Amino acid sequence: MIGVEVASISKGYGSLRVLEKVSTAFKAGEFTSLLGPSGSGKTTLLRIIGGFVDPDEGRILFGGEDVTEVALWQRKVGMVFQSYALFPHMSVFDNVIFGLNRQGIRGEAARKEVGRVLEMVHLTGFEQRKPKQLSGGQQQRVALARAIVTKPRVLLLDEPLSALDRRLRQDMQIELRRIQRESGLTTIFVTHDQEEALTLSDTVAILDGGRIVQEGAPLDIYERPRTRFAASFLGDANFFEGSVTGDGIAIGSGVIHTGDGLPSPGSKVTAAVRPEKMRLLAPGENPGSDNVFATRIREIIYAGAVSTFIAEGPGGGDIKVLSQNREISPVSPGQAITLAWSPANTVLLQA
Ligand SMILES: Nc1ncnc2c1ncn2[C@@H]1O[C@H](COP(=O)(O)OP(=O)(O)OP(=O)(O)O)[C@@H](O)[C@H]1O
Repeated sequence: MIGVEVASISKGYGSLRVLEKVSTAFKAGEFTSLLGPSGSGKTTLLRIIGGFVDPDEGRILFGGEDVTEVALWQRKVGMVFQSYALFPHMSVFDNVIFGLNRQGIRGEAARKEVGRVLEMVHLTGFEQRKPKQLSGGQQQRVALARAIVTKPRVLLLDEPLSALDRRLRQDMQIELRRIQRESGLTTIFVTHDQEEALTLSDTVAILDGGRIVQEGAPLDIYERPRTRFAASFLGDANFFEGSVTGDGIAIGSGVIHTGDGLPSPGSKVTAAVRPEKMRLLAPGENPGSDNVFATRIREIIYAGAVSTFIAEGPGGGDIKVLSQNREISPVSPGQAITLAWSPANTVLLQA
């Protein structure tokens, strides 16, 4: 079932094109992230869905109903911003009950609903505190409670965790996901943090230059990026450019293979390999049917649990290999090594 549909939405400011005929569907009850670099149009798309900004063209549908002309306050959206925008002079309880009262829900019914959502966000007992008597994470949970208490048709989150420090942010990611599952709300989350998008989402939509360039389940888009942009924006990637020869890709020093279907011989292609899919072959080790690439170590970046080996790439650039430090590797900078990786992890990109 579709919760929110975006149909051919375009938006510009003067000569600046911000969104170009964006069409997509957000499944009901799912958590979808809009992920993209700064200026890619994420917030603008979110604001258009919420009714805060009018599109130049295109339609917005909630559960099949066209809401493009429906005013902001009648669209029944819940919104949480990066800055919590709580009413500072009002208690937690009053902040949360505010939206219900505005909808004409008062008395015991309203108090019960506030109690229910405060329990959901684990803030029972904090009803009489003022926002400034709460931590950043607690304030953001009040903002969430305020957004969900009115049972909105869609929950819109604009980088709600970005003001929190790293540890609190990770805790809040888990909380946010739990609250979203419990509430069952169709949720659209704007972020430029790829790890956050992968961790939280049922679906990730990658935006670049006002277009959705790829969308899918986190595992699908991480493992099978379609373009160079998607491969390098979501995670890290090594690229091999070459031409198709027989059943492989000639990359100068050899031929590598991919699990994907190849175009006709002679075609120029680019393949991507994630750093953690590569390994350093031990001296004398047989790579079997894996791809191999002989090179030299440039640098080793030790980060405790993992190390990144930076090696010379085919075109003079870098190749990154991410390795778990099960044992401390004996290799050192300057050393000749051979990299190996599976053809199945060699993803052919679109031109
Ligand atoms: N009201 C406005 N008037 C003029 N330009 C705007 C307006 N709102 C947004 N823009 C421009 O539109 C482009 C897209 O902005 P938007 O906020 O949607 O990007 P974003 O992907 O959310 O980026 P960020 O991660 O930096 O918030 C930017 O270049 C921005 O400067």
